[in-house]
Amino acid sequence: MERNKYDLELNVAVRVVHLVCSLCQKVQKQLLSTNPHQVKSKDDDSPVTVADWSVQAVVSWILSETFGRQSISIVAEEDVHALSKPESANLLSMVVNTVNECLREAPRFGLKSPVEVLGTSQVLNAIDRCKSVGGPVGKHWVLDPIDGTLGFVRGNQYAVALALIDKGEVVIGVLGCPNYAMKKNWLVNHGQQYRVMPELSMASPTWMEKGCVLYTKRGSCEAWKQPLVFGDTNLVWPNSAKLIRVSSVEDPALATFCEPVEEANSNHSFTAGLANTVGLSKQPLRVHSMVKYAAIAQGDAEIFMKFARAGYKEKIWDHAAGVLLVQEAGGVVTDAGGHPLNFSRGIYLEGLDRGIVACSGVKLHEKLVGAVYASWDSSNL
Ligand SMILES: Nc1ncnc2c1ncn2[C@@H]1O[C@H](COP(=O)(O)O)[C@@H](OP(=O)(O)O)[C@H]1O
Ligand SMILES: [Mg+2]
Repeated sequence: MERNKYDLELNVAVRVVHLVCSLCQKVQKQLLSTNPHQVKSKDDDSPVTVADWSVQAVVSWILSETFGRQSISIVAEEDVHALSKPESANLLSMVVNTVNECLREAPRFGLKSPVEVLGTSQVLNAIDRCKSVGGPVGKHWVLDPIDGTLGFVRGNQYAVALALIDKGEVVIGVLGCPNYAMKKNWLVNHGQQYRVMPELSMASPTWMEKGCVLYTKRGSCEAWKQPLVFGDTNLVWPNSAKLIRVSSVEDPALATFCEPVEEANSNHSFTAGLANTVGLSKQPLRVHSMVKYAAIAQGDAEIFMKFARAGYKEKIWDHAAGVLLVQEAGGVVTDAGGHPLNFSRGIYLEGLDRGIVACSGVKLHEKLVGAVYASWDSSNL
């Protein structure tokens, strides 16, 4: 790959993820302290909040202004259906306010603000513009505005995930993790304590600092981490960027394995069986969202496994950014049959064999994929 290819796209993507992480932090704080009405249910009963739509609108607006509204293709999780209903008028006006408040801050992040405040229809258009279905041809931005919405509404872990797919391959991955503790002891702190963290971190003692953006470019063999910027500070590149790398732990007894919090999203008893077979002795670390990929990419955990129920189709926005980050930081990600994930076939990871296995190194990965072969037939999946 040419050395500077995708540099502009990566630079804008990192900046916009920083910008919307600050939006998310504000909304999460409000949500926890006051306003349960900001949470809606989608048709599949999963929650969606003012932040999901606002992040999508902001990212869509910035990318469209930077790369051209006519030519850009964005695949993203949210649509305007629920937001456009008459009973959602209050929510819609909150989204419009949140978007404008956030875009006013864009220059602090080196991005352009709109000349005039965006009206309701412009905000709805920005959200609605993200209806691309991806595929093997051309470039597609892939956005999960809030991955792990359940974690977000519970005051816990969530992520903003932005990736660029070019000719079916993920070429850029950016993950904003606003509640990721910057010190290695995040594993101890990952639970409900986040509910009180926003208040306590105002004083910002270093052991409590949290929030980062991870980013990488395909083929660079490098992944980077920047801290979130706080208060009225400007984002000044390279913003204390540090190289991150996967863990070198190869002994299963010392490895930490992550999986979804929700049993509905991944079969915990099947992964417990695999863990037992390969000799993982620590308790699984159950964390919401793509923060699991972030933990592996920066060496805080070694394994992520997800085995959804039969018939569930994984979506590209739930994996694209995280998979590239783990790979470029030195790790291995495949489906449970050991095949690479295919991001070229539309919004779903079509052809995915059973589940996803992400590891910090080849040896752990081989053991786990081998264990899936050995135990699949006796499982009920
Ligand atoms: N039945 C199911 N099985 C597997 N994954 C599911 C699921 N229902 C929803 N998901 C996906 O799992 C994501 C959360 O991941 P995790 O469980 O690892 O925290 C959700 O992302 P959103 O929160 O963006 O909707 C959603 O895309
Ligand atoms: Mg998601």
